[in-house]
Amino acid sequence: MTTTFGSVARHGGGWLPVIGLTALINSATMLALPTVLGRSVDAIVAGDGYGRWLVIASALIGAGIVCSLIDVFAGTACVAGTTAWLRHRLVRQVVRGGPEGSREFDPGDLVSRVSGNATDAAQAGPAAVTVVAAMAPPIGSLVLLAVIDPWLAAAFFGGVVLVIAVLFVFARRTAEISLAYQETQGRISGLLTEALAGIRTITAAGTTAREERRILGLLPELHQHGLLTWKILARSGAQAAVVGPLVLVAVLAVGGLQLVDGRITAGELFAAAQYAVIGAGLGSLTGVIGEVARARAGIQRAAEVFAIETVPHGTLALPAGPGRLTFDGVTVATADAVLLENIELDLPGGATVAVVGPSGAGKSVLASLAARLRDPSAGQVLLDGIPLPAVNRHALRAAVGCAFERPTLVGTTIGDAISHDAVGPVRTLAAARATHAHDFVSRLPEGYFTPLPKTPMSGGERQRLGLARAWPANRLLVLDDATSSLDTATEMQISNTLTQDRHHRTRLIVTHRAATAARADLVVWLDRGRVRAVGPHQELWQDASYREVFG
Ligand SMILES: Nc1ncnc2c1ncn2[C@@H]1O[C@H](COP(=O)(O)OP(=O)(O)OP(=O)(O)O)[C@@H](O)[C@H]1O
Repeated sequence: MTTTFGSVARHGGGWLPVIGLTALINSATMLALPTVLGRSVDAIVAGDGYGRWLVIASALIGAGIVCSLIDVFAGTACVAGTTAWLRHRLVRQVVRGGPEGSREFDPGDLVSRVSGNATDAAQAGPAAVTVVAAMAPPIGSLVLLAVIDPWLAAAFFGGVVLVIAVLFVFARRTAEISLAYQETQGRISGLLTEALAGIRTITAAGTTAREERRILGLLPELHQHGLLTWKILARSGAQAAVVGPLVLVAVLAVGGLQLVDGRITAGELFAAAQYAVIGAGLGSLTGVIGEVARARAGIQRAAEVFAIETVPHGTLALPAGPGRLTFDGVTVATADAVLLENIELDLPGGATVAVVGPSGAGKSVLASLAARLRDPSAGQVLLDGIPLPAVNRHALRAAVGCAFERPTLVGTTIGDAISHDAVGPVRTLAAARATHAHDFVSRLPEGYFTPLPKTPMSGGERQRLGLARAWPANRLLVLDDATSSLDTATEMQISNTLTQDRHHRTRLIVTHRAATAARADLVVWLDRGRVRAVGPHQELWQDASYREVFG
């Protein structure tokens, strides 16, 4: 579904008719009131009973107040519901886009789109309904003035056209500035998120002041956008404020002449003046038009997120197999570079395969293909003969586990961070033991129930949890430098566990350590995006260039 102003506005669903109805009733009472008050004036002048007109006027005023209250409630509920709906969809789109989908976005900017901008976007429905409903009183005034006297309607019409022109220009300019404002806000969030992620480096480098200037350097730009918004608002407000009294004066002047000529009564002149005021009141719509503009900007920024392509998954289950991993003519290219070129590999199931090569050779890219964290630009990656995109998501994630050099731990507790929906506590505990995570977790006061934010961890401890999370995979383990921060003894123990893996899974291990490569059954030596050689470590070691890879 494409995300447009209409589709977001319509999502207001059940509340929109309520908002529209209350706005219309409000308009109707606003239109009826001058006539009723005019009749009261005529009744008073004629000495007739004016009591019933006053009762009707009171009822109209009461109905207007009730409608306004309902409108406020319905508007709030509608915006809250639409915001929640938008945020659900935005978060789902970002998460389902995988690591590649959101690469173009700055994380902080994405957060500002999902948080603040979604609320702006959610105003679309109520704001649009309010603007449309607000057209009813001036149109009604025009018709009722024409009923009283066509000349009154003509005087009124000229003024209202001017007010509408002012509002139109205001709406266009405000839409542009709202978008620029939201974009600058997003960039500030992006810079702040970046700084928080690198706060250790910034503090260590003593560049805190420079960082502060870098983040806050965008504030003047934000200030300019804000200032421009207020200037346009003030200018349009002033123009509307000038036109408003002119409409009133024009209608009163024409009405006065018509009264003198006896074409209208005093009550009708009174009503005409009230209608002129209602028409001129169009100028006060700037607030809600500003909301429409902000909603449009928020929707445009949401639509960019909805354009992220989600990673499609097939429907196949994996047939029984040893975990044979095949790269068939795989190339990965970005707009500027070829990261992997025509990779042909057929890795036997159950083997430990080390991937080595100099920095930037493409080892992590190869690992991410094996774990299906990205898809190749050409060729395919197969597990036991099935292309990874054809496998259903559940089967893929049960079969393939991936651990990284700097794992991100998510969840409330340590236990959450390493558990999976499909894996019970017994297997999770076994994984924690196998990866030596259990050693340090059991020393924590609350063990696996320790809240993550309260658990300061070393790089090695974090890596052990990352390994534990990946461990239960039943066919292929991809470890991308995932043991680089472990002390030598622990690395050796985990390496031995991996080598003697009793589940006989295929293990693809990206490493910079010669000892890890030496323990593997097979080594894939990558260089500048190509496979330079495949073979046992001892054989490759004869080549001086291979030895150089390990310094
Ligand atoms: N999504 C991407 N877009 C553009 N370039 C990328 C992307 N992912 C990786 N690269 C580039 O591809 C090259 C290989 O990166 P990769 O992380 O696979 O290297 P590596 O062999 O794992 O290096 P290291 O040992 O330093 O971790 C690098 O030049 C990297 O900048």
